[in-house]
Amino acid sequence: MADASSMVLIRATLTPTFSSLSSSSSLLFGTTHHPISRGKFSRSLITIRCSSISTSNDTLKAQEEVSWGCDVDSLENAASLQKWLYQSGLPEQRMAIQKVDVGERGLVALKNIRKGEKLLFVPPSLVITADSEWSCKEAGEILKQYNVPDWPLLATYLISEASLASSSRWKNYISALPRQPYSLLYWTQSELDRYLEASQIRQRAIERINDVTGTFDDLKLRIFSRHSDIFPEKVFNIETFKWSFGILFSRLVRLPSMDDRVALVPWADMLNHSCEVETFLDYDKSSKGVVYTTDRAYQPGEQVFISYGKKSNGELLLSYGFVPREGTNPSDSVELSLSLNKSDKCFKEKMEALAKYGLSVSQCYPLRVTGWPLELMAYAYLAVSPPAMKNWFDDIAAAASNKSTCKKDISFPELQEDALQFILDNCESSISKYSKFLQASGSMDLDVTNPKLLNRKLFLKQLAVDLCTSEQRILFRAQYILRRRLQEIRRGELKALRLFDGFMSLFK
Ligand SMILES: C[S@@+](CC[C@H](N)C(=O)[O-])C[C@H]1O[C@@H](n2cnc3c(N)ncnc32)[C@H](O)[C@@H]1O
Repeated sequence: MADASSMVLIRATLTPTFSSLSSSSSLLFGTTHHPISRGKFSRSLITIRCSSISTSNDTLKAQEEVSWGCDVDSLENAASLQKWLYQSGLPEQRMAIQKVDVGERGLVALKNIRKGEKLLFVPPSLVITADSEWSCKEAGEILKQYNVPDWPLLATYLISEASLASSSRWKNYISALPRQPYSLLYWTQSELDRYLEASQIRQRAIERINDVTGTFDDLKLRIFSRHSDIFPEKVFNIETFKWSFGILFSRLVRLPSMDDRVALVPWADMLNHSCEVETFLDYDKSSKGVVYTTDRAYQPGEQVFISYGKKSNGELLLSYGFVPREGTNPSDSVELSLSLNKSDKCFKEKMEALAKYGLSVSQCYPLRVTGWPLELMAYAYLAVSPPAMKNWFDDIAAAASNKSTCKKDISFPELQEDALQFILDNCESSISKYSKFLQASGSMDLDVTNPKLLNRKLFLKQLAVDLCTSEQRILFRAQYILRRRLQEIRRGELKALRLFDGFMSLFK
């Protein structure tokens, strides 16, 4: 799926970094949080003044059936979606929506599917993009006047269409969407603090919630409050925006052959993710439809998978609300936080050098099962470099930044031991945070008696335990490699020292 930046149920990545309406600081630095409980998330029926929509009794009645999605495993709504898609031009499929073991509902092969076969062929008329026609034309025109970027525009579009129920041509699609997408957007601040304390994903989730809240606040201030007849607060509010952004984060895709446009592709968005496949969606100019080409064969009855991009378990949890089975994600990584020592004699100079390249005193770098980036090593060199190396601070800080023009493979053999020890110390302090959480998780939540609340807590806790176990596993591996490397360096130094002593004794 599409990252907020390249939310790509598809090519690459679903890492939302949607562009906001303005550069307002609220988008990045908002501090308020909005506790959202599952129970609270109900929407009332509203009639929007919209002259392009008939408001006959029939329509009003239909609005009473307004559907903001369904239970995540509802097959009934999925069947209506499938029927409507066929009636609207989706060609005969080799897959059907069914209950599945991985992902609750998914697409299952009806016939043998070969490796390299093209599937889906969703026509552009069934794809939602920023250019899709609005059922409430006035709403669409107003957003266009304000040049609202794609992500907030699509979020508003979904809410507008959902609120118009049967009057929207997307009714069947919207009815089959999850009423509450699995997403960290629905975790309260206290749940994030309690379950994700050890993981940097907690901070990413807070930033994302603040981005969504800030974007909604901007839209409200600049547009909705000025056109409240078209965008009534009962419909266009932070709760409905959490829903629509949750849908976008988990379903929006970027289509490389459609000028990289972001799109919701009904039907295709019923495909679940597997870390073992690499295929993604794209627009196929020859068949004029959204397709994807399988990279393995499927037997009838097998679930067909797609790749949501090479994402870590934390990123998958953040956008899609699931954590793959332990050890199955070759793209998994954990963010390691490194900081300059405040008592460093050159703290100020180092901080200034980092700031020049857009870095701060504390930086996070990804540790992968396969190793760590050169930038992390450069940051470690900077953290341990002595005052005598002042003239190098700038170059080292540049190498620690992600600017591709900067030289990365700097090496200071005389600092290597200290730099590796610095990374090891940080790994070990992170490992102990995970151990603390994982040990405590066994007895957590046993005091909750409300069954619904207990279910929710157990579910979130299990996700957090799965995430923390996989992140800690990568840290353990890094710890092992670092310890061995340090032993080798120290043994080598000892050997050199012994050789030197032996050499000196020749002269005695
Ligand atoms: C694009 S939708 C896929 C269709 C979805 N299963 C449905 O019924 O609407 C993405 C959502 O599917 C679920 N999902 C996808 N891949 C999964 C996986 N490997 N394991 C668990 N859940 C998965 C997650 O809830 C995710 O947010």
